Amino acid sequence: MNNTIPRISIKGLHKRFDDKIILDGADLDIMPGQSTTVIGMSGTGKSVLIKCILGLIKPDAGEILIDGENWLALPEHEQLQRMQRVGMLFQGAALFDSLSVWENVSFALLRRGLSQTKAKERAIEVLEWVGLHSIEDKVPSELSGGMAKRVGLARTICHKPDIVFFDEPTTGLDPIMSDVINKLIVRLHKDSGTTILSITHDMKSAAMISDHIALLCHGRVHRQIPANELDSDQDPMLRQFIEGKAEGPINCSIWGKQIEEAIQR
Ligand SMILES: Nc1ncnc2c1ncn2[C@@H]1O[C@H](COP(=O)(O)OP(=O)(O)OP(=O)(O)O)[C@@H](O)[C@H]1O
Repeated sequence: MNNTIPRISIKGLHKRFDDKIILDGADLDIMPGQSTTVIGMSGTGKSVLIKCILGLIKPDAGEILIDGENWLALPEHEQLQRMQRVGMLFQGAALFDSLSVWENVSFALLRRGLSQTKAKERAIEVLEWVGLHSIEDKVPSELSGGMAKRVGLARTICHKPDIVFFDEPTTGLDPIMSDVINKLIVRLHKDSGTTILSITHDMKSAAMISDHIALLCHGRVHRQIPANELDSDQDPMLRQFIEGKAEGPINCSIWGKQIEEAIQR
């Protein structure tokens, strides 16, 4: 594979819902083996961005290239084949209640026709990787939030994807469990060189799991920097977001009103 071609390249992505512009020409390149986290205010379109890449939302304009290839322009069976390279951990883990833990974890492998015995063996192996032992025959309702998140992570990586998306991987978890999840993501990245695109508000998590940070603001990637420059970068929008200030160049509106104006009333 040519390492000068981005693994994921987003060019001029536009998406609006009715008259609400969400993405307004977003560009983002992620090189093979990079772990990039997209940060940005609530409602700026971080999830929409990931859903566009996954083909769950159709952008109005723009291109999404994976290794230089526009997957979404391929015939459906080729798209499905390419998607086998991808893993996705949704915010709420999104486990199937009616399936056992191991069936959830090896869902993609079972769908590809792997035998039940081999799929269960692989599920147990990955569950152990995330620190969960002897829970393969349980059902999701028997799991705590932290366990469910780790089962979700096991499912995300069970089929050995080389591109993984994390949507708010630590949301709803206590600080210790957040640290466990962050460390597992770091281990995944280091051990397997997986290309990772995460979205989060959790700056501690972003600094820990990524080597690059991209700030999505006003429909575009306003700034993309190495994660180790987060503290020193002086971009006013980035500083405002990191320091969590309502006042500043980021146009923070609540129901169409500027936050400052809304607070003063
Ligand atoms: N299918 C949809 N139909 C209409 N509007 C949508 C749809 N999906 C997302 N939106 C709108 O797009 C905007 C961006 O949503 P998105 O979920 O991407 O934000 P986000 O940056 O991920 O926010 P958060 O950090 O709170 O999860 C929101 O205003 C949302 O209501």
